[in-house]
This record gives sequence, C-alpha cells and structure tokens, in this order.
Amino acid sequence: MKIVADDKIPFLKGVLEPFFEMVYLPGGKIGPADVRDADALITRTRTRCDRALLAGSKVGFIATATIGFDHIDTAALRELGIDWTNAPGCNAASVAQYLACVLADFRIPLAGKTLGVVGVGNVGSRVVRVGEAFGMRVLQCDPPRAEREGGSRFRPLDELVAEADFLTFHVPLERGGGHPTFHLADAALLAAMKPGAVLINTSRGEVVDGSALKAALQAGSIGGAVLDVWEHEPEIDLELLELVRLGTPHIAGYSTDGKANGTAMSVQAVGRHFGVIEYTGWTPYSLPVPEQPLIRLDAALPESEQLSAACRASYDIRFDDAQLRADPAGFERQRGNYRIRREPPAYRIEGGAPVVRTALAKLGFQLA
Ligand SMILES: O=C(O)[C@H](O)[C@H](O)COP(=O)(O)O
Repeated sequence: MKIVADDKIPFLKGVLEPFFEMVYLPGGKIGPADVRDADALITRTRTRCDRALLAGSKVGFIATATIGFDHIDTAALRELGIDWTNAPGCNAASVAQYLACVLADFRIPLAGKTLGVVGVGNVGSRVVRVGEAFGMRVLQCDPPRAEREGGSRFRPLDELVAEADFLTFHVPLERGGGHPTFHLADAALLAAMKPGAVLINTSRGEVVDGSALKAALQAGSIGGAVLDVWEHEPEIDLELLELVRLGTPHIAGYSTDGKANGTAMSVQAVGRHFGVIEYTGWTPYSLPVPEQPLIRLDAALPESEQLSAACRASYDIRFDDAQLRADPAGFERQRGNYRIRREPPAYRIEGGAPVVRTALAKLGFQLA
C-alpha cells in the first residue's frame, strides 16, 4: 500500500514505513502523476485535493493533518468515493497561545475590555478561555451553534462588532451554504466596529476583505489589525502588511504540540481506515523541551508587563512579525522552516503577582 505525504508533516517520517510504502513530497507540488497509484494521502493545506488531482487515481483515503479543510473539495471526493478526515482541534491550543500573546502584546490592563469571538468551535472555545483568564468580558457569536443549541450564550454578530475592543475570527472558510464566511469582515462590518477596536484574523485570509481592511486602517476608522492569514497567501498585500500592528505568515497554529497532534490524528486515522491496529493509538513519543522552561516574573512590575513577559517567553510573536516584514516573499519558507514552539504547559512560572499567576495557570502554564 502506498501513501503520498506532505514532506512538512513533522514526526511522520519512519512511522508508517513498517506497513506502507511512503513517498514524501512538497505539499504544493503534489500532482496527479504523484498520486495515481497511491492508496492514501496525508496532507496539509497546501495540497488542493480536488477532481483535477484525484480523478483516475487509486486514492481511497485522505487525511489532512490540519483543522481547516477548505483545500479539500468534499463534494468531488464524495462523488469519487474517497473517504477523508481532518484533525479537528489539533492546534486549537496553539491558536489560543497566539491570541494570548497578541492581547498581552498591547500591554494594557485587559480586565474589563471586551473580546468578541466569532466562531466558537474547538479554536474559538479555547480563545474564549483566554479572554476569561485575562478577566475580559467575552462575547461569543456562532450562528450555526446558536441555531442548533439555542439559549443566550451566542450573540448576534452585529452586537460583537459594535461592542468588542478586540474582534477575533475563528470560523471555517465557507463560500456558500447557510452561513457563508467569505468576506464576513467586509467594509460594512469594519465601518460598524467600535471606534479604536482591533480586528484579529487567524482563521482564513478570505474571511476578511483585505482591500476593505486596508482602507479602514488607512482611514484610521478602526484601531488596528493583527493578521496571521491573508488573502492570496503566500502572495500577500505588502501595503496591508505595513498597516497591521502584527503580521505573521499563517503560523498561529504552528506550535510543535499542535503539529504533533495533527500528525497523531492523521496516523491514527490511517490506522483505522486500513485496519492497522498498531497505529490507532499512536502518538509521537516525546516533544522537544524548551530551552528556557522556567519563566521568572518580577512581581514589582505592572501586571500587564508580567503577563506580557510570560506570554512572550513561551512564544515571541514579535519575532515572527519581524521575520515576515523583513522578507515577505519568504512567507512559505518561514512556515516550512518554522522553529520549535512549545505551548504553555511546557513552561513553569516562578514569582509574579497572584492575579497574574492565576491568569497564567488558566492559560495552562505550570506554577512553580
Ligand atoms: O487549518 C489549520 O489546521 C491551520 O490553519 C494550520 O496552521 C494550517 O497549516 P498548513 O497545513 O498550512 O501548514
């Protein structure tokens, strides 16, 4: 049995070889000739899985080691009789870590500020917890869940837009259907945002109308933007990059922990699909330990500084921002060569004010 896999999936090499013939290729370059005699694919988002790639191939199963699956033409796969799976929630904690670092980077007292979370699935739910850990007022919007679950937990989008100091998007990219999200943040939404509010997008670039965002930032009608995902990436709008407060190359979900989870879920799915029991509970054995797992905090500093210092010690978002600004054409290279980045549970906090320690514990940091 042959499996073609994206060569940027960490912890995968050597794992499936005892049972499968493995071929590793750059995800964006996997073409029809590569998959013709493959039984399965393990991909990330850069492999467009559609009829053009798969028609006439032997492929019967695709596992994408990612949360998003907008690169998979699910209707075509259904017609072609190809099963598929994604890795829901695999990097939710990583995106939450990114959001915590974004918010802490403002170095303002966050308690009492309003965080609007649009899309409350695996990722959005973790982001809600970040806002709560920081003492923020958190408003949640998820129309599909509101329809299914009812109740008062979910609020209309226009309420979040009008009230949020930080408005963050965690929706899948949907171009049609009952709840389309393509250009959900358009000129009208941006115009309705609370003055001074900040828009954050870590979902998919096309969820935000980049031209409208650029115009809003140029006009100063919103307070700022933080973008991890971009329309037309990796060819991103350089003027927009100049205007955003923080800009990163689609790496919010790129913690080592998150990638390992995605790989594990894909290997397990392959095990289940092909009935190879050895893989159905597989996880990578151990993840690299951070260079500085102990974070010492100075309780004499303002609380917002302590929070920001702890978040930055676990993940320095400004490093990713600086790299992208220095070399925007290196977008894919920066993703491909991404460094080891561990999530909060890999760090221990020593010192710090009690309120800061409590917030950090809620983010998953260990307390020394
Ligand atoms: O959908 C996801 O899981 C995330 O957007 C993830 O960061 C995508 O990573 P990629 O497959 O593009 O490397």
